[in-house]
Amino acid sequence: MQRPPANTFNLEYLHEITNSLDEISKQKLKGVILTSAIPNIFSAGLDIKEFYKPDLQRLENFWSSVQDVFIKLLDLDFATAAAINGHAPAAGCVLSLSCEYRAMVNGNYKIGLNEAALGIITTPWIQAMMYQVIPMKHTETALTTAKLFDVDEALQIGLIDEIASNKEDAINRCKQYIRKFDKIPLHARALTKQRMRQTPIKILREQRDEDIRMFVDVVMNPSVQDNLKDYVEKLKNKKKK
Ligand SMILES: CCCCCCCCCC/C=C/CC(=O)SCCNC(=O)CCNC(=O)[C@H](O)C(C)(C)COP(=O)(O)OP(=O)(O)OC[C@H]1O[C@@H](n2cnc3c(N)ncnc32)[C@H](O)[C@@H]1OP(=O)(O)O
Repeated sequence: MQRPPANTFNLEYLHEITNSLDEISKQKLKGVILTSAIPNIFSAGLDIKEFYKPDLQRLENFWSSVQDVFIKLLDLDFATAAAINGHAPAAGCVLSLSCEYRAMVNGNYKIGLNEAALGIITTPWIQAMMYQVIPMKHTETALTTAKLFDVDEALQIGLIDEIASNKEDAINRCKQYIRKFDKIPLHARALTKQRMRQTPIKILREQRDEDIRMFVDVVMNPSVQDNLKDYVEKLKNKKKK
């Protein structure tokens, strides 16, 4: 990913990712490794500008595109791994959770689902993504407290699989993970993966329109917009301090 300054996902970038996923899914690949070309930031999540004082039609398209990317990513036949070379809050974390394996570079980085801090709630399919990786009890506490884990905590809780010393090491560990499937028939691997991951996909496929309505309702709530205003200000003012 290379969308400076923070690899945030806006509508256009989501379309680009969808096109790339369509393209790679036609190829006979062994696996895909997601990483960032931006030092210290894997992805800062969804672009807050998309849901602060949004245009309603664009907001609906935006969330529908988030859903598309997510479904496509989870549906990929081949192995997916994330070399997390920096912060991975919110959608950055969801992106890594949609992979089968996560290696995170050691450093002063945070990963987790902090949506509640913005006044946004995590939708059921995102919650399911998290509790398929870490235990339900930890998921509940992490989501309700908007907890961002440091690298050691993330390993301890199972949110990441390994700690890497740098980006190259993280990518190598991802490659080693992908090589594990060299002798496994592709269709058996793919079907097993899809069945293991059917809960979040099923929830989303059955509730796509309702999910969009819920996201739009939450985002357009005046108190959520107030929260977002403060959050955007805080991000802007960080540099001035
Ligand atoms: C393809 C993905 C699809 C998969 C499915 C996803 C489904 C996900 C749904 C779940 C819902 C998620 C909701 C969200 O994602 S809301 C966004 C939440 N993100 C955050 O709260 C992170 C906010 N950012 C930070 O905390 C920090 O930026 C950082 C990541 C810790 C990095 O800190 P650092 O000091 O290195 O950098 P800066 O803070 O100075 O940031 C650099 C510039 O980037 C701008 N920025 C950062 N984050 C965002 C953002 N989320 N949206 C818009 N802009 C952002 C920041 O303002 C700086 O801009 P500037 O240089 O112009 O000042």
